[in-house]
Amino acid sequence: MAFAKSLDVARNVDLPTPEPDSPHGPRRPYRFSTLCANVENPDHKDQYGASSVPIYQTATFKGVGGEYDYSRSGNPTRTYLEHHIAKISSADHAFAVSSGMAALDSILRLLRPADAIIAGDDLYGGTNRLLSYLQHHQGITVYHVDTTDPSTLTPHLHPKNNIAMVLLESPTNPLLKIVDLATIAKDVKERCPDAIIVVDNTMMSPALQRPLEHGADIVYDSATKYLSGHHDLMAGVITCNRDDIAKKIAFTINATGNALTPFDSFLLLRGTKTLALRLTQQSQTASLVANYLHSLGFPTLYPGLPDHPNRDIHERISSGHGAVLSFTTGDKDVSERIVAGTRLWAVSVSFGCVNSLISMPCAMSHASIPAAVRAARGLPEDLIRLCVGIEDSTDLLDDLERALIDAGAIRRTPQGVERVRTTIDEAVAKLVLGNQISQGEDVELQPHERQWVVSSPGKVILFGEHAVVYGMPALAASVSLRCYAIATPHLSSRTVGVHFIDIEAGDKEGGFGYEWDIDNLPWGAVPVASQASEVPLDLEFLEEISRVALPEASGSPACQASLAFLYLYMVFVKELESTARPSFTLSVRATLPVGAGLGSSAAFSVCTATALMLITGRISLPSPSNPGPSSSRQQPDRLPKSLADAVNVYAFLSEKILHGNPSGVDNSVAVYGGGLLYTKSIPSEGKEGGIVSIEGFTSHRFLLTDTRVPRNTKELVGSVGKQKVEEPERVGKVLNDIQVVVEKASSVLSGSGGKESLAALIDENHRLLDRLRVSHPSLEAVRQITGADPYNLATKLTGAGGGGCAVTLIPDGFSSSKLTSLISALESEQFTSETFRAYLTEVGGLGLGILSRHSNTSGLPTPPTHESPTDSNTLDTTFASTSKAELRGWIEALGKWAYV
Ligand SMILES: Nc1ncnc2c1ncn2[C@@H]1O[C@H](COP(=O)(O)OP(=O)(O)O)[C@@H](O)[C@H]1O
Ligand SMILES: C[C@@](O)(CCOP(=O)(O)O)CC(=O)O
Repeated sequence: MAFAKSLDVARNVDLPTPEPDSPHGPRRPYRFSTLCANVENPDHKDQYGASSVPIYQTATFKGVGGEYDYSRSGNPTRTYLEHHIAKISSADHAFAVSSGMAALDSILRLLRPADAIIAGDDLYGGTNRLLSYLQHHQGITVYHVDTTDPSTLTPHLHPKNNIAMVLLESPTNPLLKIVDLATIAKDVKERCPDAIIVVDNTMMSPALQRPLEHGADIVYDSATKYLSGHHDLMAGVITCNRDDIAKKIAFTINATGNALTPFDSFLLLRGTKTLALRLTQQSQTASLVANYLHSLGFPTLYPGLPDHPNRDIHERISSGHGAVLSFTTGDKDVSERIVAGTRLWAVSVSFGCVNSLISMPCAMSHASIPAAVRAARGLPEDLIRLCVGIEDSTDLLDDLERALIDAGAIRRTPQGVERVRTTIDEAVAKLVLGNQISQGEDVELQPHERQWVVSSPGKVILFGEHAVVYGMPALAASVSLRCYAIATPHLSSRTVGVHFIDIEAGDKEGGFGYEWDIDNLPWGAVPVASQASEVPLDLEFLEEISRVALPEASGSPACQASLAFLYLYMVFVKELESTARPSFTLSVRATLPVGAGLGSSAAFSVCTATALMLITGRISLPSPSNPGPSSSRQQPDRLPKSLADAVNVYAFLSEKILHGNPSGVDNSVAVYGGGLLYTKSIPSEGKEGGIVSIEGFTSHRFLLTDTRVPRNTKELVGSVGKQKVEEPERVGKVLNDIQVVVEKASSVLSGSGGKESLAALIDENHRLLDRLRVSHPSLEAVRQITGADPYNLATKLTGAGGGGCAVTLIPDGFSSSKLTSLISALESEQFTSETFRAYLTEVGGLGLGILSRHSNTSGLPTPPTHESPTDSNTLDTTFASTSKAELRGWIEALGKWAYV
């Protein structure tokens, strides 16, 4: 009756000491291998005392109200297994399901729409695929970060981000990167206490790592691997200590019907009995193999090697180094020959089996990813993964050595064997242990595989807004406030997305993010390409995008900007094969106030058009200038006029989407920078336009006051158009008078005579705009404050009016103390819940800019190292989290910029 006796006392966590205690002192708790070998369950007795748990191969159970009724909901063989898994995992609850992915699926069903999840950037491909699905179909946001650095999670751990789950894996596969599960769990619990920490423990199994002991809330394993150990079944297990979570998971498993079958439960239970034995042997041999390869000089990734990155962390959270290792040879052909040359090591996917396996991730599991992208992700082409089994270690080493010799990777010498060093330096450069490939200078990336960083200035119209729409000249200059964008390629998904960080979606803070399946966009409606210097806007196509891609389009700023983005993207890539259409996310930020009359839409349009044209290869950077003597190194590289002209055509098209009937002055300033006299061409009226550069602006100081009163350029331009139709004479006269003001100001500023004072012209221009009914009480308030004693300054609205910004000329000699007091007077005024905000801006600065050399490399930034669409790499994450005040400094310091 020993069996029944131990049943009485067995607990979930440990197989307890049999009673009574030995008279010589209490027994110590059983060790792991003992726990594995003994399958007990206090709550279930076998009627015949069977030593091996029977397979209850039945779908139904007779009777009503019994413990079991239907095997989907519960089956005795599975109950035994679950109890056993809980015991060896130090868990209160365990569940067995049909595969590792089924386990993750059951866990992810804890999420609700609008929740967010943080995951690693080097996850198992199947995990990525499922997360990507949730992102596109269930409204879940996924942030991918480099989990090997716990600080990369911090910017996301903010209550406003709705972080509901953090998904970790350590070591990663096949690069064996170590993640500090304990530190991350602690950080997450401090900052987002409700977030659930989930760990995929497949690489280690409970034999070597029990993450519930390090702060994880849920752990899952693909039991197909070490837990079963024989590659004869598929299964997944989930363990946790929290009753609330266990209840929900039990519900999901029953509701979805993915519980493990009785027969597979039996096989898995049988496999787990030898788990400790197998892993001990497998890890020992893995260590021998890793040391053998390492000693020959092959760059080798194995947490047990002394120089493995974060080895100390791994040793803190686990009790062994595992049985998977990877190494490179420096030559893909050599690696292929090695893999083909082994006999004992079978070429196969998966791991954890009693038999040893060998594979080349780049030729097998990751073959679908372009070579250059794989390299940039730190997956060297010549990487070989070894999954060590239980065979005799001498046989395994012998087989490997023979394959290495036959492949030409090593040769025999009188002393033994030595590595054939062909391209060792290259190999070392390619593989940075545990990290990414060194910034990939030898990797020729295609434009759509690169990360592009661009920027463009806002503008201030000094004279001539609104009139410029009807073919009169306007005087405008760039301002130092800018829009910035980063286009980050997706490595394996078929989506394109936007992340507008500084504009809000409805009342949801934290920006607007959206992704579209490339294949679901309305490709049939894309208009035929236009070669004209001004591309017409196809309203039907615009409507079709809106209908298909933004069905809930509210006309919000974010929806409008998304429309402009998609319109340009589709026009640019329509001609490409559908699989060649680039997949990426465009993240946008602005130090410019949006919708305040300083041309944020134009700066956005220029950034978007430039990024898209770079990605699609429509424009390219000129070859970098030679560093040359140190003085010339300080100068930014210049972008050619042909590039600027090409961008301006499509920036204007985007402006038409955002703006309705733009004159083109805003996007021209945002492209060319400086100060200019701009005239729109109106072919139907035979009016030829043009852009003349004016330097005079730069010597003046201007104060911009944002009244924070929201307004809409499209509506304001439309309202002037309406007045012009209804009252052609009155409006025609005002527009002509504006033209006269502009001409006078132009001759003053270009130094070609003109006696008028700029201040008087500013006042005059404002009065004329007021007659077009585009002023606003908030703008009149700015005029009143700036025009009163002791300031006596001239101010006019700038841009479309109706709120937004006013511009004040600050004459030479205006004291800084007066300026300070003026700014504080303005900033204590308010029309909305927000007070006015004043910016003393430099005008006439640089136009469109493209980051041409990253400071870490001689080339452009490399693409991210992750697979998923909205995943951000470090650059993207910092871009999103840097404060507005620091954004300009941070982004300009990224490397060398080229400007128009
Ligand atoms: N940083 C940005 N991110 C996304 N969209 C932007 C950004 N800046 C401007 N936009 C787009 O431009 C519109 C503002 O255009 P508009 O009303 O003309 O204002 P502005 O006078 O600043 O150009 C926004 O509603 C949005 O659609
Ligand atoms: C009113 C107008 O002259 C300028 C509009 O500038 P903003 O969108 O308000 O920055 C219209 C235009 O030129 O397109």
